[in-house]
Amino acid sequence: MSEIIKPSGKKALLIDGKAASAAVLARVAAETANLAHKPGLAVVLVGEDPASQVYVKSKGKAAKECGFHSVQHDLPATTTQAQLIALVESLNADPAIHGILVQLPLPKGIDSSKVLETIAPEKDVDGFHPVNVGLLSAGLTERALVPCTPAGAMLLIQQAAKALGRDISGAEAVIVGRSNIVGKPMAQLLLAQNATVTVAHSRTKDLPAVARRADILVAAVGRPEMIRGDWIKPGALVIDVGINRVPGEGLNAQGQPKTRLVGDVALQEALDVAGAITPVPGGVGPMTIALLMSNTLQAAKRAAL
Ligand SMILES: Nc1nc(=O)c2c([nH]1)NC[C@@H]1CN(c3ccc(C(=O)N[C@@H](CCC(=O)O)C(=O)O)cc3)C=[N+]21
Repeated sequence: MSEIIKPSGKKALLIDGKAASAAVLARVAAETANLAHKPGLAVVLVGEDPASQVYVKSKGKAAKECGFHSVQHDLPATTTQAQLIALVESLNADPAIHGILVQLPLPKGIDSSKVLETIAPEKDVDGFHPVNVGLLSAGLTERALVPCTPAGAMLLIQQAAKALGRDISGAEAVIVGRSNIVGKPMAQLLLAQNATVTVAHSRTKDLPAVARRADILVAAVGRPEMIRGDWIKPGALVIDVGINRVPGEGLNAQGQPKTRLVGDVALQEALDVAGAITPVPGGVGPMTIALLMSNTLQAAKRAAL
């Protein structure tokens, strides 16, 4: 599995999330080929956010590559909460659908938590339903569906720790960010592997000093390059969950200013200090999509029992 760990030309090793994601997708496709009934994934997109359209397209592509039954529902930005809930209820009742993902963010005026709570917990492949949140925090991961981004980040941590000859058990893990989507479930997953877990956030006093304690540092704040090289303990395993689009140099083919993706970690500085780090792009992002397929397969297998 250590073909996912690559030299960077600097001190740190690079963790190749694209290679790790390809391995997960290959396993999901191989298992799917042996099933009597195809796993079915429904992705619901409300409105026309261009970034969301890109993500939803790559989810549909991955689902087809895994041999899934894949459907996409595109609803106008004017969709009401009641209409969206009615669609979710029809997908809950559809036996060909095992996974339902409602792409976030939803347009203003729609209460996301109301919508997410309508999804049948056993079809909640995002792992955002309170039942799945509860199962994860109770350590009942055999029955839970675990949120895709932290689950993918955890796989990268396990594979990188193994390649570096490090133990997760007993390690100091610091997560910067306390969102329901990444920070909190990431804390549960690291705790389940016996790490000593700190969840730091915008009100944390002396954040750089807290980050510097970390053997495993997970950045999930959504602020471009906030975490500098001198926030990182030498040799630390650094997982960058941030995906921030910032202005780049020059113009694209359409004459628009170019943009580029950066993480929450200043990568070039981190490469001189860390033991291993996930790049952006090509790190945690591709794992999110792979774990969505893995969750859908799991939901389909449980439905067939
Ligand atoms: N209900 C819901 N579930 C989600 O899982 C969800 C969501 N809503 N809303 C938006 C975020 C974002 N997200 C990403 C998935 C893949 C990449 C990904 O593959 N990124 C590539 C680059 C992609 C690019 O070039 O833009 C990379 O990091 O290498 C990024 C972000 C899932 N999300």
